[in-house]
Amino acid sequence: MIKGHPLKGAFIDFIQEINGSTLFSYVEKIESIDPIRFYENGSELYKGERFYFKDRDDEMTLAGLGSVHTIQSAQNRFVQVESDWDALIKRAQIHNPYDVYGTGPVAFGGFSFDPEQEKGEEWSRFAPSFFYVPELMLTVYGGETYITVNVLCDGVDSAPLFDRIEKRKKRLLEQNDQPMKEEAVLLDLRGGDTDEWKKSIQSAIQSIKLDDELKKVVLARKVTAVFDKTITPDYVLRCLDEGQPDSFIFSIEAMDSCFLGASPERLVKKRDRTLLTTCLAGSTARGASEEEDSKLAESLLHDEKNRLEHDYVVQMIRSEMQSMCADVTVPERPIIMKVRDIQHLYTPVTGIVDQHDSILRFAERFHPTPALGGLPAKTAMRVIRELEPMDRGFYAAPVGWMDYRKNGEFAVAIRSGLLVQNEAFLYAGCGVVPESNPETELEETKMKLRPMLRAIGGYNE
Ligand SMILES: C=C(O[C@H]1C=CC=C(C(=O)O)[C@@H]1O)C(=O)O
Ligand SMILES: [Mg+2]
Repeated sequence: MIKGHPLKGAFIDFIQEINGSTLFSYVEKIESIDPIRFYENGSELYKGERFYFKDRDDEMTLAGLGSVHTIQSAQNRFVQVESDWDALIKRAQIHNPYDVYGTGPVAFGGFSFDPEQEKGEEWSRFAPSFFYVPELMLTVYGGETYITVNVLCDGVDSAPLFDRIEKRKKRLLEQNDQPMKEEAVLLDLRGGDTDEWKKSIQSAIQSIKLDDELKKVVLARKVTAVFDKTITPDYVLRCLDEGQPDSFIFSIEAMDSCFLGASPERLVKKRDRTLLTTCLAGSTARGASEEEDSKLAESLLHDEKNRLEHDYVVQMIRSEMQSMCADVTVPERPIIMKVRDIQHLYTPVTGIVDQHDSILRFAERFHPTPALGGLPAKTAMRVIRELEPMDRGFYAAPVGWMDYRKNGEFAVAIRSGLLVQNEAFLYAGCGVVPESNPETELEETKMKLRPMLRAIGGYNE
């Protein structure tokens, strides 16, 4: 006699029949719970296996705990990830009575910026492509909350798994207060050698001037923060979430490391036949008053250097979109996107695609856009490898999720940082064109570092 959960019978039948490890997944609508609270509740049980993703329109939030399946690959990574994910989904049994975006089995993860770059020690936990399928995932969409439970079973012995996970689920959904942990204290900020960095901007300008084909290169720098003890991601994530309401908020843990950030930039979103992407490049400061803010926005819209920086992105995105989609819409002129610390030139782009095409196919074609790599991408990547003395890791690369219906969303992981034990590595870059001025570009990276600096306690404003 099978008692308890209504799906337990289906589960028992399922494990009798399977051959090899297979996914059993089900979705339930639940009472609302703060997704960050859910993330925090998993801090002991699922440490090093958690993720969080909130889109910039505040349409949906995902919080994932645990990992029942990992996908990693170095060669031909987008295609490999897709075929691994397809193979898992093809054999899976999925009970999802809700037709809601972002519910059901999801693989969450991302790609490194440049798999050919020599790996930095700090990125050792992150493979060039790194995805996992959570055991439990909360989805908040349209004011409703759902939980997806994923059980990976390999036969009859898996029977107790179901009850075990159900028990954990109940515990993790309780809204009890987490005991406050003593936060790590920031001891030192090492800004990288900014003179060296300005010289590399000058070198990039030279390379562009000497090469007829090369139009733009994006160069980044790294700031290292040192703390008195291991820094926990929970607090940093909460600060980002509360402090940057108009950005994508993401976090992905890998053992003792956590990569997180507050990015204004969407790489790609696919929902059935609709594809959305973004051209985001060209920047200016926020004003102290509303009047000053509008003046800055107005001059950004008419600034030749920034318009050029932006237009290279539009050119590339337009041509990729036109080769892959129908009904491509690219506005003629950029508009302004304002986030807390900076404003940008912004051109949203849409198109219609085949529903059965994977989001990864589009992510692969767009990455790296000239907002993060340069134009043309190949030459720009070579210049970045020559001039940047660091591994970008997942910075400036796609991070996000894909579901079992080929939908999903990837942000470009900028305004981001990597937490490893008692250190944090923060990244910021900027688009270099011949009209760039190294001093101005340095100031621009300072604005771009603020969201992460503030969240780790290194900037008070
Ligand atoms: C490379 C970054 O930003 C890109 C996105 C928006 C504006 C940019 C710019 O104006 O240079 C950059 O292309 C970063 O934040 O590290
Ligand atoms: Mg710029």
